[in-house]
Parts: sequence; structure tokens; C-alpha cells
Amino acid sequence: MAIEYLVEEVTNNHTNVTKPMIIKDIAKIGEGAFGTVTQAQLRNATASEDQWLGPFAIKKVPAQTEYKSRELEILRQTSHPNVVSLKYFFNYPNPEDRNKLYQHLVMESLPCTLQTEIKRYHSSNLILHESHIQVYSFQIARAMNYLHSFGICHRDIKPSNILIDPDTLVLKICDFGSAKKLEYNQPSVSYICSRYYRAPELIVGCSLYTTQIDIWGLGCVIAEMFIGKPVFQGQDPMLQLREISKLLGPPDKEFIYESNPSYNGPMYSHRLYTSKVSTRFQKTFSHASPVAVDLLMSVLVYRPQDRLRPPAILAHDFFKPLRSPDFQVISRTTNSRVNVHNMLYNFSDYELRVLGGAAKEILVDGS
Ligand SMILES: Nc1ncnc2c1ncn2[C@@H]1O[C@H](COP(=O)(O)OP(=O)(O)OP(=O)(O)O)[C@@H](O)[C@H]1O
Repeated sequence: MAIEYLVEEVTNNHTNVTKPMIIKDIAKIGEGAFGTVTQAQLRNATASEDQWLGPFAIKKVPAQTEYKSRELEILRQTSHPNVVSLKYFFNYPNPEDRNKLYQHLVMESLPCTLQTEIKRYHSSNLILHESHIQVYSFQIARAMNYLHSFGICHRDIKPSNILIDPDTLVLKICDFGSAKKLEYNQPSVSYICSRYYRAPELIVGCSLYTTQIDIWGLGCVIAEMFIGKPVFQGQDPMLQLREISKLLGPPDKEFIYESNPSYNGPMYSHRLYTSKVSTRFQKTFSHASPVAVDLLMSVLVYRPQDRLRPPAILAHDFFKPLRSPDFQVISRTTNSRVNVHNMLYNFSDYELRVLGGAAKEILVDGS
């Protein structure tokens, strides 16, 4: 591929300085519903030395739609080790249609997504080791603790929107194309989020939802790491609720009414199983430890108010082993031991303030 082009106005997200830069597209690394993601390098067009920066990941989406500029706005506001960072941004025409401007978001690049990692294990009839699931889930919850503190709801949590580096086990949430800062009592569209990861309140048409819809997505992602495939695979939007009811039991009328008083779709109120919910969780997640099952049962809960929130998730006993400064995991790629404690626990003062009383439990190594 390696196509080079000059862009007169490229803004550095960190310094806010706009300069001409040369962009070298290397390879396509992703394709989404709205645009493409390519691996690319950048260099200052005015500097004499030929020093390429990167590689980065450049996401190209049609510019000037209100929907997509939210992604830029949110990426500009955020700075967190578990949220993909924006390095530069610019508008540039589409080579196939010179009249159409594309917004280019130049982000740090990570080697793979959690989706490819889960699939790699699943295709060898393996599942991720529980220690890896702990490390990845902790980082997603930490990103949510940060984002939700500003009211930012990602609204499309799924394994393909979670980037990882399997050497270091670093994880970063990406794709803020659906994200929105939710305001108290302000309605938002309920037709967001990919079907398998949609919270039950969205399925029944709730428009006053909260950032707790992301927590449902987190539960689905943790579940998928344990079983190697999406836990709720509905064949259509309504059958999605039926899949959920197979594990959680039928949703009660109060939940439906609280979510959307004018809902008139199927209620799935018949019990599909006689066994207890806890038995079904244990059976579904037969490879998970009891403490992991307990976390899943506290997150995959119908009522959003009853789902654990990020501070309580980070303080959950599932993550207890990570609190030891000696906690190590074996990297799949390098086969060497990696000490991940420091990268997991480098909480900023802001994050600690947000965690409030839970910070003590999260930080204290009781081993
Ligand atoms: N910073 C990055 N580093 C490496 N790969 C990335 C990065 N950002 C995105 N990708 C890859 O590109 C894919 C699509 O990116 P993204 O989800 O942001 O685009 P999208 O158009 O919103 O896609 P979708 O419609 O699937 O949600 C990701 O699943 C991932 O494989």
C-alpha cells in the first residue's frame, strides 16, 4: 500500500499546534460501518530530516456529521491509560471522491483486539487463563470508572472495540463513534450498541438510560472471555431478550415499566428453566472460579441500579490477586512472566477521588 500524501493542516492533539505533515498509509487494519482504519506514519513536512513518527492507527470517517464529531470531542477530552489516545487529527478529501471530506483521527496503535484474542483461543478449543481475564476486565472497569465520572457513556462496548497488546496485556477501549455524554433526565436514542451486548433496558426501548448500559456490556465481555463466544446471541433484536432470560430468568414487569412504560413487545415472562439462577450461571461458566461467577451475577442484572458500578467492580474479590505487588501473568506471545501490578495500579489522584471509599479496598493487598 504505502501511499504518501501531504496534508497542510494537521493538529497535534497534545500541543494544539497545526502544521503541514506528510502521511504515509501502510496497510488497512480495520473496517467499520462508518469508515476504515489504516496503519500509518506521519512526518513533519517542513523539517529537513526524514524522521517518521508512529506507526499510528488512522480512523477515517465522513466529516461534518454531528454524530461523528462527538468522537473527536470525546477523544480530545480524555486522557487515561485504558482509553485509546488521540495524537493528531485533520480533515482530508476522500481519494475516490475529492468533494467528500473525511475526518482523520490519528491514534496510538495496538496490535490486536480482544475479539481476535478470544477467537484465537476458541479456535484451539482453549479459553483465556483466568489471570488474563482478571487483568483485561480490571482495565475495562478502570476505563469505565474514568469515563463514567464525566458522564461519558461509550454505548458500543464489545470485544472488537477493545484493543490489547498480548505481550504486555495492556488494554485500551477504542471506537468512541457512538459515545455520548449523558445528561441527567435528558433522553437519548435507545437503538445503539451492537445486539449481543445491548443492555435489557435498551432492548425494551428505554430512552433515559445511564452509563450502566456500559456495565452490562462489560459483563457480556467478561462472560465471552470465559466461554469463547458471545453469551447472549439473539437472532433478532427481540429474541435478544429471550436469550438473556434463559440465563437470568424472565424480566419482571416493574423492570419493563421502569425502562419504558409504553413497551408493548414480548415480555418473555414464562420461566424457561426450573433451575436456580445461580445454578445456571455456574453451569454456563463452568470454567470460571466461584468468585468470577459471583462477579458475573452482580453485573449481568436486569435493573441498571442494581448492577455493580465501576468502583465496586474494581473492589470485587475477583481482582484480589492483582493487588499483590508480585502478581505476574505469563504472556501468551513471549511465554515470559510479566509483572502487571504497576500498570494496573498507577491510579491518578483524579481516579482515586472518583473511587472514593472503594479506593482503600482496591489498593490494599490483603494477601
Ligand atoms: N488504535 C487502533 N489500533 C489498532 N487497531 C485499531 C485501532 N482503532 C481501531 N482499530 C481496528 O479497526 C477496527 C474498526 O475500528 P472502529 O471500531 O473504531 O471503527 P468503526 O467504523 O466505528 O467500526 P464498527 O462499525 O465495527 O464499530 C477495530 O475493530 C480494530 O480492529
